[in-house]
Amino acid sequence: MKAAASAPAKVNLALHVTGRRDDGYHLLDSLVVFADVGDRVTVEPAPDWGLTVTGPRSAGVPTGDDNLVLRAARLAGGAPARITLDKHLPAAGGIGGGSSDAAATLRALAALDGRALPDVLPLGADLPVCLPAAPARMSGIGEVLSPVPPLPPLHLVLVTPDVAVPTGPVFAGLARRDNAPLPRDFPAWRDAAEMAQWLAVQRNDLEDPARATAPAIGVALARIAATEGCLLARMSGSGGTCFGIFDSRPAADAAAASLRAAHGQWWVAAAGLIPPESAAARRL
Ligand SMILES: C[C@@](CO)(OP(=O)(O)O)[C@H](O)COP(=O)(O)OP(=O)(O)OC[C@H]1O[C@@H](n2ccc(N)nc2=O)[C@H](O)[C@@H]1O
Ligand SMILES: Nc1ncnc2c1ncn2[C@@H]1O[C@H](COP(=O)(O)OP(=O)(O)O)[C@@H](O)[C@H]1O
Repeated sequence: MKAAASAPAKVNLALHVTGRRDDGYHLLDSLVVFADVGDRVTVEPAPDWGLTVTGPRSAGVPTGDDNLVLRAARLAGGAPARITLDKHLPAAGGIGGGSSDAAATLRALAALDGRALPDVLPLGADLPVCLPAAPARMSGIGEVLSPVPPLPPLHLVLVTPDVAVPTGPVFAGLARRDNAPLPRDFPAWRDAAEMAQWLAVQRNDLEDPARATAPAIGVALARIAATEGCLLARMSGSGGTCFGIFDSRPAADAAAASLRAAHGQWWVAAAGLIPPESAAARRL
C-alpha cells in the first residue's frame, strides 16, 4: 500500500519584516498563498526509514538525514516508511521547497496509516504555514497563522533565476528590522487587478538584501514586469524566486513561454492557486 501528497510551492505575496527576537529570528507579517505546482511525496511501509529523491530538480537536494522530509518523518514518529520525493521546485528558492516537502510527508504518512499530524515540529519557520497549505496571514516568526479574505482567481508566473539564495544571509543583510506591518485589516479583493494594486503598496523587505546577494533577481523582476499583461512582479520569501501576477491563464502561459525562450537557464512555471482547504488539490 502507498500514499502520496503534493507539496505545493509557497508564495509570499507580501513579506514585511517587523522586528527581531532576542534569539536572532525575525518577526514577519506575510500574506502567503500556495501555487498548483510543486513536489510530490510518496510513502510506503518499510522495515526502516529511507529516502529516494527523483525528478527534474533533484540535483543537489540532500538525500540523507539532513533532508527535511526524513527529519519530519522521524520526528513525527510511527512506523518507518520508504519515502520517494519527486522534486520539481528549485531548492533554496524562497518557495518553501523543503518545508512544503516536510509538510507533504506528514500528510502522506497520516493518509497511510492514520497517524496524527504533529502540531509543532522544530523544523523551520515555514513549516506551520505549509502544513495546511492554505492561504494565510503568517506572523510571529512563522508560527502564528490567521485567516485571510477569500482570494480572487490569480494566475502566477514563477521564475527562479539560476541562483540558490540561502535564507540566513539574506536576513542578516537587512538594513532595517523594524519595518511597518501589513495593514491591520485586509480588504475583500474583487479581482486580480485590485489585489495587485493593493500588493503594489506592500513590500517584500527581503528583496533588497537578496538582490544585493544575487543581482539576477533584479533582472528577473524587470523581465517579468515587462511581459504583456503582468499586473505586478515581486520576489517570494528570501528569493531568488520571483513571481508575476496575471488576470488570466492564457496571459500567464504566454508570459511564461516568452521568459523561457529568452532565459533557458531559468526555472519558469505558470500556475494558479490551489483552492483553500482542498485536500484533493493537495494530492495534485
Ligand atoms: C523567509 C521565509 C518566508 O516565508 O521563506 P523562505 O525564503 O525560506 O522560503 C521563511 O521565513 C524562512 O523559513 P525557513 O526556510 O523554514 O527558515 P529556517 O530554516 O527556520 O531559518 C533559516 C534561517 O533564516 C533566518 N530566519 C528565518 C525565519 C525567520 N522568521 N527569521 C529568521 O531570521 C535565521 O537566520 C535562520 O537561521
Ligand atoms: N526536501 C528538500 N528540498 C529542498 N531542499 C532541502 C530539502 N530538505 C533540506 N533541504 C535543504 O534546505 C535548503 C533550503 O531549501 P528550500 O527549503 O527549498 O529553500 P527556501 O527555504 O529558500 O524555500 C537547501 O539548500 C537544502 O540544502
